[in-house]
Amino acid sequence: MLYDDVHKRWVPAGSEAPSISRVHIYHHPGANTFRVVGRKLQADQQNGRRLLRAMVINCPIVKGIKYNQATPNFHQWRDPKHVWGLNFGSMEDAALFADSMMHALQAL
Ligand SMILES: CC(=O)N[C@@H](Cc1ccccc1Cl)C(=O)N1CCC[C@]12C=C[C@@H]1CC[C@@H](C(=O)N3CC[C@@H]4C=C[C@H]5CC[C@H](C(=O)O)N5C(=O)[C@H]43)N1C2=O
Repeated sequence: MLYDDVHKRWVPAGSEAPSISRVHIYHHPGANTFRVVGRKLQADQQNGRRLLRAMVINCPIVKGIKYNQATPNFHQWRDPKHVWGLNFGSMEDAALFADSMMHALQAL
């Protein structure tokens, strides 16, 4: 989710329709960079043929950001332009993701 600062509310990232997405943290070993990448689980029909699993988040993990675990299954962080929020399907998923995020932040 992205925080809409104008209307003071969270909106689904990547599209107007809320969707279940799978979110990964990718590490680029060469550059030692990390990114949060999420794609919708449900493929969208595009002109009846190709199936797209739209990207809902593609955000570099910047050294020194504060990863805020606002609740056991809602975590959030700021980048220069956005405030990102992840509403996890389970507390276990949230803990796993947080673990990877903290690992990435320590490795930067
Ligand atoms: C100082 C600051 O930026 N603080 C941030 C949190 C934060 C702290 C530290 C590092 C990074 C971050 Cl993003 C902050 O408080 N923010 C960022 C924009 C929105 C918010 C500012 C005010 C509101 C108050 C309530 C809280 C919030 O939005 N929450 C708390 C957890 C809750 C969980 C789920 C989401 C989903 C829908 C529901 C809602 O918006 O109705 N909601 C919320 O209400 C979320 N808020 C925030 O998270």
